[in-house]
Amino acid sequence: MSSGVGMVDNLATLSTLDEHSLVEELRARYSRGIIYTYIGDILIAFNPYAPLPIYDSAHLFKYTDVKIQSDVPPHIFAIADRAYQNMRRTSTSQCCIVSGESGAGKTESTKFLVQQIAHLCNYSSGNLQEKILQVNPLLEAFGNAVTVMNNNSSRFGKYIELKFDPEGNLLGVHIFEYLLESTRVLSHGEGESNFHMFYYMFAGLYEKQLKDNLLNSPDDHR
Ligand SMILES: Nc1ncnc2c1ncn2[C@@H]1O[C@H](COP(=O)(O)OP(=O)(O)OP(=O)(O)O)[C@@H](O)[C@H]1O
Repeated sequence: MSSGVGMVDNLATLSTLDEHSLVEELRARYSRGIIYTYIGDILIAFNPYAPLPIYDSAHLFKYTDVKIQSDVPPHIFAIADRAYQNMRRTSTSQCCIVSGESGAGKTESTKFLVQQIAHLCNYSSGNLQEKILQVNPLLEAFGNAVTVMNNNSSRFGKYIELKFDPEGNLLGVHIFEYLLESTRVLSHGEGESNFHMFYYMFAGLYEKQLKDNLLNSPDDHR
């Protein structure tokens, strides 16, 4: 195993496990452009706030049916692969919890998880996977808004249930939403906005439709 600050893929293997060494290790990795690190079975993901070339099809294949996790660098695709393999091997449901503060990257991480799971069962489920990924913009239109923390902040909790047959083929998906911040329709803080859908109406409706619905411009409405 490599030594030196920023070279440790799993923080649980550090000899000193105090706050200072954990933070220094993560800082060194981040400054080298490495956003993923394990701590035991948990994946820590830093938000790079920039597109990274680590989500292309080469990476989807690299994290497919991985036998020894430590052979490949930490990655969100590895979490999907491990969950899928565990489900196939043990025939039991798996659950991935994505948590973090607003703007930490939970929504993006979840999309990558679903993308990799869709890839793992690619040959049998046709365009269902596409539908799962394509439903996101629709959900985000009605449930996401600009906040001071994040210009695409999810204002609701999401529980995504993917269902598989015994052969590991994707059968369908249930998306449960809860705790939608519906008060945002009436008011929001300074520097924040209504749900994206509100602005899409102004951008997408014909002039007559806008007029018939008494819609002038977003600024004219509380
Ligand atoms: N892995 C990533 N690669 C590139 N950009 C990312 C990544 N993760 C997050 N981002 C960027 O950060 C922004 C905020 O991330 P995201 O919406 O996923 O945060 P969140 O934790 O879901 O926030 P909220 O709780 O407010 O909904 C994204 O719109 C995207 O621009």
